[in-house]
Amino acid sequence: MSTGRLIFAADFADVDEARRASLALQPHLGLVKIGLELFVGAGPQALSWAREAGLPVFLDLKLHDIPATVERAVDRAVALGARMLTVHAGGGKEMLARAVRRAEAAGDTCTIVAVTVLTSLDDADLTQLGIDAKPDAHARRLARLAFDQGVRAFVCSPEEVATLRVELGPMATLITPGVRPEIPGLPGATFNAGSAKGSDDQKRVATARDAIARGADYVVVGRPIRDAADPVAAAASLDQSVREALAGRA
Ligand SMILES: O=c1ccn([C@@H]2O[C@H](COP(=O)(O)O)[C@@H](O)[C@H]2O)c(=O)[nH]1
Repeated sequence: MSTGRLIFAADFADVDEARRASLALQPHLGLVKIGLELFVGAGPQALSWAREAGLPVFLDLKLHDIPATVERAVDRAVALGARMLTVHAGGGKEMLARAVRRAEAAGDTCTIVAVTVLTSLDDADLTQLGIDAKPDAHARRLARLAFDQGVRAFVCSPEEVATLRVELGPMATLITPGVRPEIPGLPGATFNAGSAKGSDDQKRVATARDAIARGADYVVVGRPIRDAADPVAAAASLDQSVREALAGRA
């Protein structure tokens, strides 16, 4: 029995590949995340197989547009059966409020999730963007803004999940990508396989165990499962780490 807290990022170009990989992993998953690559390539078909298999979909389109455009996109995502839909918290108050209201009006089957600070950004990136705050403080500010508009689910890195939990309390659902496998024998240390080669773009990372121990509700994992020699074993092991961390929290 899975914890239901592991979200697999099905980052594939091909729907059949995404379907095959995700269905093999399904016993260990809470949701499958359909992101830009698959959705831009395949449109609604990117989700239909998951709906048929009873695998809830986290539709990660990170909407960032004017309020009227976002609320119409929310309608379309609800019609496709998405269980969760991401919008950028930086889209501002009105966009966030209207996205939440539209999802509620459309039957409340789809949770609006606000993305705070992308896990691929660090202090230097924020400075370049003219943001005079550390990722932790900026994520807290964006999350508070979104929470005050009615958003109750958030994407953040494992590095600020504890801060957001204190800021937002138990009502918030905290979802953390930037999860990397642990180095055997070195609890807490992450094995960021691609980083030595410069091919892994995640900058604010932790293990699934640490993310959950710090208060995350879900962990999102893509490449460490997708590219593993044995993806099912990788997912099973990540879900076991989640289980142990949850037990440690109780
Ligand atoms: O801040 C964010 C928001 C979303 N993501 C998405 O999560 C997965 C992570 O994949 P990995 O291969 O495990 O790095 C990916 O689909 C991103 O689009 C994120 O990483 N950070």
